[in-house]
Amino acid sequence: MKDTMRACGELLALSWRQDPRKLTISIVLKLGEASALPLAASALGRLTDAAVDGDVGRASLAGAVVAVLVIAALTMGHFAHVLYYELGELNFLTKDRELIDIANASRGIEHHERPEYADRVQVLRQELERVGWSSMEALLSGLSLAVAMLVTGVLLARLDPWLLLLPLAAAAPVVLGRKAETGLAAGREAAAESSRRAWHLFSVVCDAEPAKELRVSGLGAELGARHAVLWQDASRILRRAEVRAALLRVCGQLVFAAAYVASTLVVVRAAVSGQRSVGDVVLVISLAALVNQQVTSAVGVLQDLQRVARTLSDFRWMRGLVASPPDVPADAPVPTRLTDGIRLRDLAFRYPGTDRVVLEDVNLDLPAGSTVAIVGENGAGKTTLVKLLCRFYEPTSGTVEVDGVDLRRIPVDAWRARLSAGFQDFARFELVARESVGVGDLPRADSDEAVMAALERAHSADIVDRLEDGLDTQLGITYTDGTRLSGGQWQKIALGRAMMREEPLLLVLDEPTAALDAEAEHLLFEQYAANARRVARATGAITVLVSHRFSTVRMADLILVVSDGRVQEAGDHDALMANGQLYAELYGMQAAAYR
Ligand SMILES: Nc1ncnc2c1ncn2[C@@H]1O[C@H](COP(=O)(O)OP(=O)(O)OP(=O)(O)O)[C@@H](O)[C@H]1O
Repeated sequence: MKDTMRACGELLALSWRQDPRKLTISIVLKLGEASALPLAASALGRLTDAAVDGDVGRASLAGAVVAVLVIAALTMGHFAHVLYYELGELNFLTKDRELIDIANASRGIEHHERPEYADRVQVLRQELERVGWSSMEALLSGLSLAVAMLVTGVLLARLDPWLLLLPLAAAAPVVLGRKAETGLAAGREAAAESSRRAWHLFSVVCDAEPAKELRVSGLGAELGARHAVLWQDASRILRRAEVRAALLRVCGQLVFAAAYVASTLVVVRAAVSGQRSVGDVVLVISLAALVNQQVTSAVGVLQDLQRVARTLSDFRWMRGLVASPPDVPADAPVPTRLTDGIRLRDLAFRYPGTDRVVLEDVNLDLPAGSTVAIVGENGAGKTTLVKLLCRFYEPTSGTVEVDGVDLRRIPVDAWRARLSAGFQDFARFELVARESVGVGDLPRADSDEAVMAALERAHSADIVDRLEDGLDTQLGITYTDGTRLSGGQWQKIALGRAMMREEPLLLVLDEPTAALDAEAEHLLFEQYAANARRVARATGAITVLVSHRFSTVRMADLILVVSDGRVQEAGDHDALMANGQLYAELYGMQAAAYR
């Protein structure tokens, strides 16, 4: 209940910030709507008594009051709806934006890769719309129901205090309804993983990108079958929760129904013995029907508010998760240029929430101005090393030092502003070509000159000639007039983006050239290395490149061979060949394959 009250307060405050005038008018209209029906029931009682007494004047007046109150009850809610609908949509927009901010607010990317975060985001995305106008409806209906129940209670108590047991019996469906909703929420959470995995399979089967592989491998039917199993799992869990919830709700309603029948009998008996008027009987029958309606609405409204409360508390959970305070104060400036370089000391790493040590015992010097290549088998830990350098994760133990300063002491945004990076799982920003490249350096995102220079450095300028409207071409098929790019063309755009910053301290290329042929990759890296040397002269920048192509790797000043989470060998090509160990073996195998 505390969470629900808190959610109501949060919604009211949010709506007040959007538009206090609209909120106030909506509340007044809803309260008017809420009190109108019980008051109309009272006027109806008086009308009946006047009619029985044959008093035309009193009956006409009571009739007019009934008419006005019924009209108010039927219309005021609609006027209120127009206002709170808008408020609700604004609230939804604000929360939607907040979710985007939360998703981007963390220092690293661990929250994107953690399953429990993915599950909550899945539920939150489905539930987010509840924060819109329907939550405002629930909130204002809750307020107006409270007032309506109060007015109804006073009218009942004036007739017979025992009749107050009627609204009290309403507690049963409310309590059991809450229990039902808690069970449903637990069911939704339990089903979240299966439905998330089912959604993933659904998009694999339906998206354009995997279509070719699916056709060739004939995997479509198998994925379809797995998708069905996962949905069945999720549906079974949800069905069980729904049945349990329905039983609880029925029990609650039965308790109330018994109280309803009893209270009607009490007043009818009093009327038969002459203690009550006919108007009182009409009043009680009208009020009892009203109480029943109020209770049913209250249960529904409470359930809606509980769901809103859960959504808002998920927001808080996520905000807390991404905003955990740094372990070390960020009190050191990012250097303007590197003089010593980057040093990794006794570094070990385990992905949060997992037990497997992915990197251990890593002690490395990456000298300022050098080009470093990382090689190793799949899953050896190359990308993980790069993620630590970009500070997407903090080391589990040990440190990364930049010119002797612990990287954690440098404000993360300042460090990222001095990085340039291209990744194997690069993003495909469906913007116009200029922006899709330019966002690699936001302040210069609209500059044709900067974008073309970056594409030149990425050996990718030819892509612009092939685009119908040059840099103004809309990329991607989300837009009807968008251009569909090939995998290699998207990669060129991503490489251009990675080259946008002119004076980074760290340039990272983590296999962003997998879609290019070996010759194109070689040419790219020659050009890239030339640029890296130019940048290195200006800023002492370090270039880190992950590649499986040894013809490219051999150009590096320092080659790191990662295997089983450790840096097994380090040195330049000649030294490692002379060593005659893993590097020499892998190089020999690849060279033989090309002969
Ligand atoms: N977010 C994550 N959570 C848990 N484990 C992860 C995560 N990302 C990677 N791993 C695991 O860490 C290990 C190293 O992964 P990493 O991506 O660093 O390998 P890699 O050397 O770059 O491989 P490849 O050459 O295939 O890209 C792998 O066993 C992988 O399963």
